[in-house]
Amino acid sequence: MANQSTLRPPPPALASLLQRYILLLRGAPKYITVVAAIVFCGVGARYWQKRRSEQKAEEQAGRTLVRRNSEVKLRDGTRVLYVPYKDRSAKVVINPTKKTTFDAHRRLFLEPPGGRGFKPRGGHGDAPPMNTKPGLNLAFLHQMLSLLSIMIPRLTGKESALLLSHSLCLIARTYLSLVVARLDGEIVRDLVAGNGKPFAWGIVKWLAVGVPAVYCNAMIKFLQRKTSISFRTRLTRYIHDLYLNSNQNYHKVPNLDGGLIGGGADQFITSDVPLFCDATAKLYSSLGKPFLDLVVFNYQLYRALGPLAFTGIMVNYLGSAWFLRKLSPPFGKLAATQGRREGDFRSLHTRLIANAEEIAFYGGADMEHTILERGFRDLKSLMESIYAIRIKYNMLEDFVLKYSWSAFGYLVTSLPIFLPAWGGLGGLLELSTSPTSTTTRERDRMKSFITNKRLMLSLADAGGRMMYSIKDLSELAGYTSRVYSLISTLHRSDASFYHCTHPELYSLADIQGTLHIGFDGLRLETVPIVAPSLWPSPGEELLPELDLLLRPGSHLLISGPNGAGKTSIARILAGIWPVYRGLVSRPRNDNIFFLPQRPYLCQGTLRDQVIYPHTYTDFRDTGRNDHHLLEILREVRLEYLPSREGGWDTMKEWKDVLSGGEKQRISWARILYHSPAFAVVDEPTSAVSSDVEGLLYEVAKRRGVTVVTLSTRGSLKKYHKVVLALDGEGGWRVERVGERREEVGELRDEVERLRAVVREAEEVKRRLEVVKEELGRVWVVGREGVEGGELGGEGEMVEREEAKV
Ligand SMILES: Nc1ncnc2c1ncn2[C@@H]1O[C@H](COP(=O)(O)OP(=O)(O)OP(=O)(O)O)[C@@H](O)[C@H]1O
Repeated sequence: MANQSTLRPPPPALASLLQRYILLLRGAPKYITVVAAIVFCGVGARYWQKRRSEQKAEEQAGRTLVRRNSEVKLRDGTRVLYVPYKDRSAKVVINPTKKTTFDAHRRLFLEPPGGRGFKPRGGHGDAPPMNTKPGLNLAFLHQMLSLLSIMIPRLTGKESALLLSHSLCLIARTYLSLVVARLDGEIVRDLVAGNGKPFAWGIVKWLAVGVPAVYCNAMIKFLQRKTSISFRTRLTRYIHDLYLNSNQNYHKVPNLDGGLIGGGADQFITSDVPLFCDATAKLYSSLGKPFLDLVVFNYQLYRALGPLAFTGIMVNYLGSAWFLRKLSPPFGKLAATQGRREGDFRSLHTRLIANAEEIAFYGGADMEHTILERGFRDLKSLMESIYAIRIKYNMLEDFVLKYSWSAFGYLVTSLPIFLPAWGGLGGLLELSTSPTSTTTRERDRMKSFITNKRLMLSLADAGGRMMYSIKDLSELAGYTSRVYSLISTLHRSDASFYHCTHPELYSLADIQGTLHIGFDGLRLETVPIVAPSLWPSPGEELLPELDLLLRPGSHLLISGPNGAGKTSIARILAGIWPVYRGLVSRPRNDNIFFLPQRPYLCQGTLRDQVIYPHTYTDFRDTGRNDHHLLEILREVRLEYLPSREGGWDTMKEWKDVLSGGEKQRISWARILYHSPAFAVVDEPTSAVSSDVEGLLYEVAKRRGVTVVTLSTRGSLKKYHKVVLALDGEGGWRVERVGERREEVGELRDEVERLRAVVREAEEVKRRLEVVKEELGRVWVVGREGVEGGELGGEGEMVEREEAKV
């Protein structure tokens, strides 16, 4: 059976049109047929172009859809992203660092209790103390190995493959250098001898070697950068997983631990980590390749020039290395200090940006200018002194590595000529050649000299790079120390690993309380409210002991003067401050929501502001859509926002776009969106109008949220059932709203006031009726008057009267 075509026949209408067109043209002259064919092709091409652009638009739209819905979060925290890549979407899997990995790494990063001295057992085990000076010492080795265990977690991983390819390229490059050295010698020999054919052949070989050599060079650089990026990715993800976990280390490290000196964690993560990764990847090639070159070229030179030359070269190397090392300034310490100053300067700028509006209101530019100038002056003077130290060392280094070594190279390459008995293969060649063939001898001398000179130059280059990398190594020690101290601090904060033999009262080593999560209410049992200090200083006691039990539905107002400790109670409940003594019980994270005093608006779309801290994926998973969000905005009187701002997907700097009251209402919208069992809100209505204030409380309560308000404003009492009043001097009392006699009196007064208002309103209503009645009559008269042209003035007067009423 013949194969049937899978092509679909053209649509009948189109086919008959085509047939009629062909029939029409059959009898027509040739030029008309040509014109008609051109027109036909033109129309076809236009149609095809239109189809193509439609298809492209469709693809584009599809891709944006993929882009928006591309993230999937698995149960173990793994994130699978589908990223648009060329014409398809590539799958990227981001695995979170496992808890067991962190547990295993702790011994590498945490100083053992009580051990201030660094005595590593079996290579690396106990961590060096945080205050170890950066430099080429045992601590550096430990720090480097610990960080390598993060950067290269498996021998079968991507990083190992990169390093292997890098090594292969380095070996190929060294081999090609040898080939080039030999070719160089041969070409010069043939040139001097006037052998045209071998000379031309040599040039062809030279060009042929150039291609793989160029490829190798480019690949070495490319793989070095790839390795650096790969190391950075591993380290950054590891640090982020530790920094932004449920233990809130991003808050604890700067506020409680204080272990990061010289810039915040941002400086360490964005500046020190890349510098460290670049330096490590560079060191691999700047140490690995010269080392390989040294071994191979030394062996070649040993064969060509004999043991004397080899010993000389070795002595020269070791001598210069010792000499340079002795005179080398402490580059590691200098790099770490510079990193610290850079961090300080950067944090001054970050502070300025974060508080730009406040500073602008005060007109504080001059003051801020002075502060920034001072910060920069400190940085500049340090950098100047570092460069002054460097320049002296660089001069010495250049002289030793470039000039003294090349002079020494000439001496060594001349050995076979002047001392043939000590000159290895070259010497043997000198001795064996018969005295009559002087030309041949000269040519061979020329070839060996050129080859050896090139080898010597490559060797000097390799040795020089080795020496330079001693300096790089010292700088690397500085970066290593900073990255290591960041990860150590994060581990310490994560594990609350604070030790000392006699801990001070309320220091971080004196935490004895318990935070119980999963309770259906809020409970504090004999909990002192303590404002902690940076480790190892002791904290300050604000309230000696607090007892409180709150069940769902008992809306609580915590009131008191400024600085009494209201927010501190919330901090303890949220777990961002330690529970030094007693027991704190609270619901699980998804059942309690905290609204801080300063509204926070994240980077992202308008939708992200309402659903925060949910991500778009979480929002999708809840099965809700933008209509639900609009409904929520309506409840907090912000329904105009999506249309005003250009839709839910608009991205703006929201903290500058929204007014103070709008920010607070967005915060309430978050409560409505998450509908937790408890919401702890700190001064949540200080910027909203009083009519909206009551409404916000009402909608939250309607959704079953038990509100705990922290405020100095006693007027908020009416929205709550219980009041915890702090007196600002360590005292407190709990009372039910309306429980006290004077409160009952106050409420009675209010009821009386309201009744009087109602009576007055009724009076006004009655008067309104009377006036309306009169008005009806007056208008009739007025109209008559108008008609008669008499009572127009009276009509206006009545109108004014009505307006007044
Ligand atoms: N991060 C902190 N570290 C140490 N002490 C702090 C810290 N934050 C606040 N304090 C101290 O704790 C005390 C209580 O502060 P808190 O913020 O709880 O007061 P508050 O009652 O909420 O005041 P306000 O009504 O002004 O918001 C203050 O004396 C303050 O100096």
